[in-house]
Amino acid sequence: MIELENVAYSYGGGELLSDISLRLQPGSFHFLTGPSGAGKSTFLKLCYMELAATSGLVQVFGQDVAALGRDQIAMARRRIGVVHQDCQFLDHLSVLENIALPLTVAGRDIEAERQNLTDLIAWVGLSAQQNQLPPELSGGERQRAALARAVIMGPDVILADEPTGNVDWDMSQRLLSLLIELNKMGKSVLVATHDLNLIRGAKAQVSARVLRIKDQRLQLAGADL
Ligand SMILES: Nc1ncnc2c1ncn2[C@@H]1O[C@H](COP(=O)(O)OP(=O)(O)OP(=O)(O)O)[C@@H](O)[C@H]1O
Repeated sequence: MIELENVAYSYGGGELLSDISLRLQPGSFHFLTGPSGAGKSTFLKLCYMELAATSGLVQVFGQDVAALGRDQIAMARRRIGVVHQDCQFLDHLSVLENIALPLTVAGRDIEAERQNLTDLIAWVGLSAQQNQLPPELSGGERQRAALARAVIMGPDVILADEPTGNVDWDMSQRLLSLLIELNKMGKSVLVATHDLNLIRGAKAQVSARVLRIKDQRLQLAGADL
């Protein structure tokens, strides 16, 4: 689905990521960890085609990203749901309108999708908040809204950047169980997180590979996690 082969990335100085190879298979679950500044968000941006690799090959759904035009990248992105670290809502739109935004951007008729939208909002537990504005939500509610928006288009891959940042333990477990549910539906899930307790808890519930960025490289984390 997403494949990186000997990928390097630099923002202009030295290499931040070197010799990165990874294949995200359908139905896989990965955690990505590593110290602050190691390059986890950058790695997700390479997968989402927001950044182009400095060298190496990035293939998304079998296509070499370097050869794709803007429209082709936009099409491929519809199959990838992203939960951004800072959620990135439009604060003047309601929670429901924010969650529906990818449908609007894709030119889909919201009324025809109303039932799906209602079901999805109930699934993330935000039925009571759907007409509120994003600044009125708690941290956990924002993260759940961001997850709903990430999956509204029915993506094959979900990339989540610190989806449990700034929420308490119970809420992080709730978000995790939503991600596990999506994975059980066959979606490939990649979660970047500092939260080692989240990873430890998840390993009892889902077969997940834990990756770590260390010294610019991607490695499988050891059993110490
Ligand atoms: N647009 C940019 N231009 C230049 N440097 C950048 C840019 N974005 C990120 N960086 C730098 O790249 C490094 C990796 O950033 P990145 O956000 O990928 O790390 P991270 O592992 O996700 O960190 P955190 O866990 O703190 O979110 C950092 O040193 C950061 O300052």
